Amino acid sequence: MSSFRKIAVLGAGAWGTALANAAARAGREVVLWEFDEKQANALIKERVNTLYLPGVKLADEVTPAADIHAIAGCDAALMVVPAQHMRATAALAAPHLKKDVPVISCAKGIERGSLSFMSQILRATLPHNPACALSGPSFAADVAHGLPAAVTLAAKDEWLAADLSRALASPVLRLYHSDDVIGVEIGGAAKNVIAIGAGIAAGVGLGQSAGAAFIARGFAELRRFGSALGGKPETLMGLSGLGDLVLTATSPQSRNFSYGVAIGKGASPDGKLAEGAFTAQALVELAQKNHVEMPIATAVRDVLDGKITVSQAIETLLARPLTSEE
Ligand SMILES: NC(=O)C1=CN([C@@H]2O[C@H](COP(=O)(O)OP(=O)(O)OC[C@H]3O[C@@H](n4cnc5c(N)ncnc54)[C@H](O)[C@@H]3O)[C@@H](O)[C@H]2O)C=CC1
Ligand SMILES: O=C(CO)COP(=O)(O)O
Repeated sequence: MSSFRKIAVLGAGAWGTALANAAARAGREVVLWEFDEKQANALIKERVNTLYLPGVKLADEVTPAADIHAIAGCDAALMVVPAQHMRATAALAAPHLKKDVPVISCAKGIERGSLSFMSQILRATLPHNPACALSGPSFAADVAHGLPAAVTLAAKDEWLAADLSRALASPVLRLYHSDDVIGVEIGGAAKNVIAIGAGIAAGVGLGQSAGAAFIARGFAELRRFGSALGGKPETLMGLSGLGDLVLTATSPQSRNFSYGVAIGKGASPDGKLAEGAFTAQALVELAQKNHVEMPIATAVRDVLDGKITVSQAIETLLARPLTSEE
């Protein structure tokens, strides 16, 4: 019998809704809290997330809620709000979480200003709750439709990561456990920025050879950054690093990739959440602070900030001195 009977999911966007159903599929009782009251009430009434994950019914074991008190008594909490709202959401949850209840960030990003990863925000806001991270190649729609996926769940205490992984796994969702929380988070945050760049390259029509070069060189940046910040090489080479970069930087289903495609085509992005657009500045600042060279991420940041045009970004990247491949 798992000790994680009741799971709270905070954030009923696409990923929170998919994870709530996944936890139900794993045999858990789930409370799905949503910040937007109108949206929460629609979920309570209709039991379908028409706005963020249309066509997917909530599992019977999932109870949607507008009131944060509903998370009381949970045995673990999945934090599935956009990265820039993680701190406020954790603060809202704090009075309702018992000591030692693990809190698992499922968001992919770095907080602007503080340059904090999600686990650092959770540790600062919920110091008595172990901060964990869940990340990997997993489109919400795929997971919600029961297509197979594999992700990594990390906690400083690997026994806890293994227990949580077992509690959330099902025949179609494999969770690998790890003790490398920062390594897992780095992959999720950095790949979104690189994926926007890959989307821009695709939108401009640079071709598939350039697309592959972009992923390989983007991954070199991700690994350099990851190892400077203490991520383990096997994590960066794994699901949450290479795995998620390949998925996000090649698929039109990705919001970050599509955001880049729109920019590359000179069109306006569709307004869906593209976490990389919020994280680019923080990623580049953190890289500079740690003396890590990230030319692709920097070019993406500069294009998003309007400092340079897409053509100038391409010219600058192609004109870099020829070096060894590392
Ligand atoms: N959609 C996907 O396939 C996946 C998403 N993720 C990550 O999960 C996180 C959430 O993304 P999605 O669920 O896709 O987002 P979404 O765009 O589907 O939904 C956004 C959610 O954020 C909530 N929200 C908006 N403003 C808020 C605020 N001020 N405070 C608290 N909540 C607020 C909305 O009410 C909604 O629940 C992101 O970091 C994303 O990178 C990770 C893996 C897969
Ligand atoms: O993180 C994701 C897949 O692993 C989702 O990617 P997007 O946010 O770019 O859609």
